[in-house]
Amino acid sequence: MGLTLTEKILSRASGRKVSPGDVIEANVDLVAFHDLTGYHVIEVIEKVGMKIHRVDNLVIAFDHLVPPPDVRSAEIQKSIREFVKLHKISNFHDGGYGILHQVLIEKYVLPGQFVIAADSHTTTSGALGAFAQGMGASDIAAAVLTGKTWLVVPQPFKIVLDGRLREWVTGKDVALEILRVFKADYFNGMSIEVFVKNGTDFPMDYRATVANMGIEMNADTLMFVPDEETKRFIESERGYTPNIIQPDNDAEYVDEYTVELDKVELLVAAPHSVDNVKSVSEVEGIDVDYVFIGSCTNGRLSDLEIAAKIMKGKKVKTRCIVIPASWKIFVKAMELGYIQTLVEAGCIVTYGTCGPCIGGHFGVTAPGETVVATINRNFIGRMGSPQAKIYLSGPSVAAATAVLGKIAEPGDVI
Ligand SMILES: CC(C)[C@H](C(=O)O)[C@@H](O)C(=O)O
Ligand code: SF4
Repeated sequence: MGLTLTEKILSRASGRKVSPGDVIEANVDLVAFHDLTGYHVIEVIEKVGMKIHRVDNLVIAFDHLVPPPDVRSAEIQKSIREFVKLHKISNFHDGGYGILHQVLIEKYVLPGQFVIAADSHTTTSGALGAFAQGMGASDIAAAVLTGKTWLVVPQPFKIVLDGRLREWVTGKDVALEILRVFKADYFNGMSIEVFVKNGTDFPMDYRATVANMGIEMNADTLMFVPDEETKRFIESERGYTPNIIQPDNDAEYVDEYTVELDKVELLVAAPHSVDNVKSVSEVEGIDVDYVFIGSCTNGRLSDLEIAAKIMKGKKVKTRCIVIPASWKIFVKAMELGYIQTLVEAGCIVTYGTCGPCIGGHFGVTAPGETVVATINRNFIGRMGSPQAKIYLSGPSVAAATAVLGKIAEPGDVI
């Protein structure tokens, strides 16, 4: 019997052949944290007092508290900077460089790696075919000190993406479609391996969105089987061609499901849960106060391109904040004129912060407000007030909504 991608990666990382259900100890290829959880990671490291196992596979990026909204946040960042200096950590990205998950896929992660980070959306790196799992701060501290962690090998589930998406429908709609069908807790204890039938029909930006939302499906990880698109992305971002690893043809999965891409509609997750999925036509016309386009879910170049296409020559009727997920994306979007279009349409544009996604700062919601956001979570209080209502959508619905002031489809605007 052949091996799944999950089994291949975890067998290599643990140095023995593993099977689903095994409790294993494995060597991590990359370990990462950000400012908010980093504070706790460092606290544990300092308490234990051991030396860092390897600085070259440790990545730190500031994103949650960027720019620091209060003295406590500034202090947290200051203490992490001192830690970085003390341990001579070179893979450190201070505020403004990008959201950790975006930085990881732009610069560090490779297909087949075992990656852990102190943030639940670490699954984003599964876009490149890495087994990437979020863990708590103490587990991450232990991995920083020993180079190892432990985990239960998840049950592998196969999802096939077949066909081609309709106009304006993107990776976010595919993630929501999977949540519509399976609901938010189905994949508990599983790893999802996604096979794209025709790789070019499902580009890396879309893969990153779906992998990002793997944790919202409650999967341990969600990986796209590496293919030509994976190679293309790494070549264009980093200038070299990676080796890719794929599951065997006769690998066994607990189950399998095919998403017919041409049947996927424009979807939203209505308040207050990610699996309360509705087609946009069911909620069209609801008045909206505020639109947020950004985050590690949908702050990529293709998201900004779609928003700019829809907003070109128009003015937004809602408040609208746009946050590209990294400096690199911001610069590309500037060169391509997207930032100018969005600013002229009346959006506030900044970069490199989680900001409103977690209701921390930079655009929190007031009681009674209705929000459309391209983020991954809409539970009560996520973006500020517990009395706000959050609809999750892809970039085209968010942009059309900002222009019309009510939930809309791109076709209503263009
Ligand atoms: C703050 C952090 C622990 C959290 C996570 O792990 O996901 C955050 O990034 C989020 O999106 O809710
Ligand atoms: S952008 Fe949002 S989902 Fe992503 S890491 Fe930041 S807070 Fe979490």
